[in-house]
Amino acid sequence: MSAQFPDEQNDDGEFERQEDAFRDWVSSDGSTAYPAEPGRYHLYVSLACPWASRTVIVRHLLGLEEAVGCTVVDPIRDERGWAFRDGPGYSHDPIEGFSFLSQAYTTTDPQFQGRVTVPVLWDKTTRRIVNNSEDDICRMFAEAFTGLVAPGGTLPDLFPKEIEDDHRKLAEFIYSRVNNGVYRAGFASSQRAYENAFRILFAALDELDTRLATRRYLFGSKPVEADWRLFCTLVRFDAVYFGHFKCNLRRIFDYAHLDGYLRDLYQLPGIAGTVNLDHIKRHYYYTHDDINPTRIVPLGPLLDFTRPHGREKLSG
Ligand SMILES: N[C@@H](CCC(=O)N[C@@H](CS)C(=O)NCC(=O)O)C(=O)O
Repeated sequence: MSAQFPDEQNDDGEFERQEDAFRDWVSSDGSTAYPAEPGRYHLYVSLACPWASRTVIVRHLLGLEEAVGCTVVDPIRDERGWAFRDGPGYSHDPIEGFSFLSQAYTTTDPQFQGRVTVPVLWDKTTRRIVNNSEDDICRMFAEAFTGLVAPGGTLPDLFPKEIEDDHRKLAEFIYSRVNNGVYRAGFASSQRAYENAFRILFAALDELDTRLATRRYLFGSKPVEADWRLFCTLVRFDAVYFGHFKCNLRRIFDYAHLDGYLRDLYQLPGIAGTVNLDHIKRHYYYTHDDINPTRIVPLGPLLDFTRPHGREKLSG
């Protein structure tokens, strides 16, 4: 039996995600080769992808839509990898005219051998990938790019200094057990690896549900980066991870607090526009043909993220 990404499986059938290949840094103080300049950098993303979606959300929250362009790939990925085509919610590449995202990787490094992933932060000036780690890109947007925003409203503080350590720990917990946890269940190639990932995932969701019983967001009254990290998995959960990745102990809909929390975040200004359930469902069910060989995309479930969430009363 073959695994979805055979090079990223260990002998116990566990999915071990590859490291991000490009980790250069954009700065606003001249300390790196990539200065923050409006219009210079471009994001290549898939709206199906939870990692890429986080960069799209952070770009929106920090008001960077004018300063940093963005192109969405076709959600259907075949053996040639992510492709630029015109379709509903995705388009050809207006920057370099690439047909495939792999061209951005080989233009940057002709020897690149790894798996081509989104998101990519592309530098139009040097014509290379600066960074393909969503954590780094979100951090750079918050640290180096904020000077590029037109003066006006106040920007959210997504990485508050006063909770730095606890925030980092919780973000790591969410990454390993929830964001990557669903992949560890879905891409497991042994029963034992699947069951182990499944248990860790649902124990983490139970813990987060309890945490959110008394606080509106993970750290109180305002969402921070970790909330958006969690959101990107929760919003895909009932439509994809529950069935396709066999994460089916409970739906998010069944949780007393995570359910309203998900809707609360979804209903914040501009967020619904970053969520494309058509791209999400078609990508996972069609692209992972080791898991879903018929490539049939389910029609359900019915999801309504616009229902009242009732969490305003939890102020902190
Ligand atoms: N950079 C992310 C991973 C990004 C990633 O894996 N993106 C997926 C989409 S969700 C991708 O591009 N996969 C390429 C493929 O499916 O071949 C991380 O380190 O966790």
